[in-house]
Amino acid sequence: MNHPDIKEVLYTEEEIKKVTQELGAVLTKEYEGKNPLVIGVLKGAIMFMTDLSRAMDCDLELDFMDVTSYGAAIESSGDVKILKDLDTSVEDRDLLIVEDIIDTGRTLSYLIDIFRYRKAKSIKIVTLLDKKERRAVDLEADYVGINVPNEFVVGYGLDYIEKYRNLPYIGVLKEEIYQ
Ligand SMILES: O=P(O)(O)OC[C@H]1O[C@H](OP(=O)(O)OP(=O)(O)O)[C@H](O)[C@@H]1O
Ligand code: HPA
Ligand SMILES: [Mg+2]
Repeated sequence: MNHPDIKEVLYTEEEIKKVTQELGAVLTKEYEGKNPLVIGVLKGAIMFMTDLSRAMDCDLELDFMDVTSYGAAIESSGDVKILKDLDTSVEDRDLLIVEDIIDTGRTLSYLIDIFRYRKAKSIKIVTLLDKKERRAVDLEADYVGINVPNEFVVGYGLDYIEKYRNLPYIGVLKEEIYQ
């Protein structure tokens, strides 16, 4: 049974799994022998990060950064804040940033500036979902799982006011929930 607040399921658990395995295979080839630092952007990326890293058959290290720009809104404020920084130095490391979704692009553009300043060797982005229509800054992911339509989606890590992250599928929320 789908959650009663969900209007429509866009991607099932099986579809997400397939896309993740495909990305994992590509990234295994890309990062073989490089011991990348795989950086999950909390909290949205948690589900994708744990599944994607297990689909990467090469040595790697995991770290997390917690940033937020949305608060309780469905629109990015553009004011990105670091709530938790990395434990690891990025200097001279190959970085793979893992995101659940790119929307305006502001969160990642902020992170990339920080990692460049901290002298990372290389920086690449993998995102499960890309909502290209909403881009407000010039930012492209290196690896995209699924291009999503311009709708507010939840599930598989994605929330609305911290809810729905645990849904195993990705769906569109009924308008009456956030209006
Ligand atoms: O491209 P943008 O417009 O910056 O939006 C994308 C970001 O917004 C969401 O995170 P959020 O800040 O809501 O925090 P969360 O990951 O804890 O849900 C999402 O997980 C991305 O990190
Ligand atoms: O569509 C979305 N859903 C949940 N969180 C988000 N953060 C940016 N876009 C979204
Ligand atoms: Mg996030």
